[in-house]
Amino acid sequence: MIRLEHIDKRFGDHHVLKSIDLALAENSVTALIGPSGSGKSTLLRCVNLLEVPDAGRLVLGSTALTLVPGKAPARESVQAIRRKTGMVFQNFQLFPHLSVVANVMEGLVTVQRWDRPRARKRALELLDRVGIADKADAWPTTLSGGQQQRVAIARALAPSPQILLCDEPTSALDPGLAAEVVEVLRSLAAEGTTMLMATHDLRLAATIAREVVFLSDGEIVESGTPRDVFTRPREPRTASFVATITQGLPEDWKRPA
Ligand SMILES: Nc1ncnc2c1ncn2[C@@H]1O[C@H](COP(=O)(O)OP(=O)(O)OP(=O)(O)O)[C@@H](O)[C@H]1O
Repeated sequence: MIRLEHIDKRFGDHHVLKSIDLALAENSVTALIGPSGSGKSTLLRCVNLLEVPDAGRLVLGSTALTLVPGKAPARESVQAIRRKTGMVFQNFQLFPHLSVVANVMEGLVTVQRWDRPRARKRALELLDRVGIADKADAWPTTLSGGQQQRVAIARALAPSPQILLCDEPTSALDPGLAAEVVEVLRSLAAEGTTMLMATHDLRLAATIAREVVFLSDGEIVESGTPRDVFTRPREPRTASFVATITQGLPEDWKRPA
């Protein structure tokens, strides 16, 4: 069970997340959509505590953490939450001084204290899983963006997280390379990987998400299946947002003009 309860976050006077409540279906994908600046990245970063919410409660399986205003969470609680999450960033964020396989092994060796042969075996399995085992000993900078993002996905999955957080995983890629990454994410979704994904790519959301959550100005305006949110939005704010970005949706999903 993964739940966010009353998650609140301000940056100075800017109230970026306003009491967000979200229950994530396990073994399925939830896509966060919304205008630029609506708080999607901040919400993802609150789940793994890259940003510490000012208040609210996070529940990731057996680990629950209540955030108390003005009080930093205990280090052990932060580590417990982080161990249950993996994150994929828009710009891959691979370690440039490490080979591809060493990037995937890094967390297993330094955080989980696995011995190197065991970590390498796991890393090679994951590189194979994302279709890039032949690049194991290459340097990240010699890879295409799509290949780098696949390495980043393998790295995020290495510690077997309960949830994969994806922050605009395809938006730095041109369409051909984005399609490679979509395919990997689609097959992970089909295998039951639980994901929370911020994306401007409605086609990606429509392809792999079971639920779409529309965020506007730090609030959840509405949520539902991709088809419902994209073709039958209930709220005017959702309707006007969706109308601006229907490109990429299946033809029969587009709202009549
Ligand atoms: N570390 C920070 N310090 C101050 N303000 C921040 C910080 N991080 C985000 N913000 C602000 O919080 C708001 C929400 O940002 P966020 O990146 O979460 O939005 P988003 O919906 O992901 O946007 P985009 O679609 O453009 O990525 C924005 O106004 C942003 O400028």
